[in-house]
Amino acid sequence: PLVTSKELFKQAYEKGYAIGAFNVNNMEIIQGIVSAAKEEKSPLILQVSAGARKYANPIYLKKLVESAVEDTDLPIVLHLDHGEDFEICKQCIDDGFTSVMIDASHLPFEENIALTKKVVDYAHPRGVVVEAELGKLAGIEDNISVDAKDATYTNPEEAREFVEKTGVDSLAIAIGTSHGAYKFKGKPELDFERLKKISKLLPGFPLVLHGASTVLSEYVEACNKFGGDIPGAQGVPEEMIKEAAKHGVCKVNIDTDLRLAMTSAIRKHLHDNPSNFDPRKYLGEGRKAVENMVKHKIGNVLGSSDQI
Ligand SMILES: O=C(COP(=O)(O)O)N(O)CCCCOP(=O)(O)O
Ligand SMILES: [Ca+2]
Ligand code: NA
Ligand SMILES: [Zn+2]
Repeated sequence: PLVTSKELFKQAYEKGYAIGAFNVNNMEIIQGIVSAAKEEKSPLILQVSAGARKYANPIYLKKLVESAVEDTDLPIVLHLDHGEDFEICKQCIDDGFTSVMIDASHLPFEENIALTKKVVDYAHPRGVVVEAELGKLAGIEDNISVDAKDATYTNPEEAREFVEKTGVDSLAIAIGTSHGAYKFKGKPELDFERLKKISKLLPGFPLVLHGASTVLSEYVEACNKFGGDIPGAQGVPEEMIKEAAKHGVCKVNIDTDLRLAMTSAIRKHLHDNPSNFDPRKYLGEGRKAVENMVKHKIGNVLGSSDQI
C-alpha cells in the first residue's frame, strides 16, 4: 500500500538501519527500484522532484507509482522531494502524496520555521508527514549555487528548536554532502561530530541525508569507457552512509547513483549493439542496472532488507 514514513522511520531508528529514498523520473527507473525492493523485502520511498514533475507529467508519475503498489503490495512512500513553496506541497498533498518536503533551508531561520509550520499544519490533519531542511548543502543548493564559504552546516541547537517549533516529522541536515556527482574536492568527509550532537539533542527523531549517492566508480568508469566524459566524480563512501544510519539518519536520498547506473548500461548497450534501434533493448538494460544498483544499496549499505 501507499504509506507514510512515520512507522517506517520509527522501526528504522530503533533497529539502526536507513530507508532508501530514490528519485523517480520514468517507468523503467520506477520498475528497477521497485523490483529491487520487492526482492530485498524492503520498505521503500519513491520521491518526485520538481524536475521529474516537469519531465514526466505528475499524472503519469502518480499512476506509475500506484501501479507499483498494485503490482507488488510493497509499503511504498510517495514523497515530494525539495518542495519549494507551500503551493506545490499543498498540490501534492491534495494529489495523494503520503509525504512532502518543504525545502526552505535557503530562508532565514525564522522564515524557514514559519513556512515549514504552515505546511505541517496543512499536512498533518490530512495524514501526511513533512520533511524540512535546516542548513545549506555545499555545491548546488536549490538551483542557487551556494559558495562553499557560505555553505552553513546544520546547527544542533537550532535543529532542536526548529523541530519543537514546527512539529515537522523529519529533518534534512547539512553535514558535508551535496547533490550531484562532484561532492568533494579532496578526501570525502562528513561532520559526524555534528551529526552525533544533532541526534543527541533530538533522540528518536528521524534525520534525512541528502546528496548521499556514492557515485559508484564502476558506473562512472563504464560511462567514460563508452563515450561519456565524467572526470573526477566522487560521492559519499558507503561506510559513511552506514555510520550515519547508526546516528539517527533514517532516510538516505539517492538519485545520482540511479542516473549513473542507467546511463552506463545504455551507453554500453548502444556501443556494443550499433545495429540495434529498439528502445526496449537499451531501456531494458538501464532498468536492469538500476535494479542491481538498488539491490546493492538496500542489501549492503542501508540495511533495510527483510523488514517487511
Ligand atoms: O539528495 C538528493 C540526491 O542526492 P544525490 O545527487 O547524491 O543522489 N536529492 O534530493 C535528489 C535531487 C534531485 C535533483 O533534482 P532534479 O530532478 O530537479 O534534477
Ligand atoms: Ca535546501
Ligand atoms: Na526529500
Ligand atoms: Zn536533495
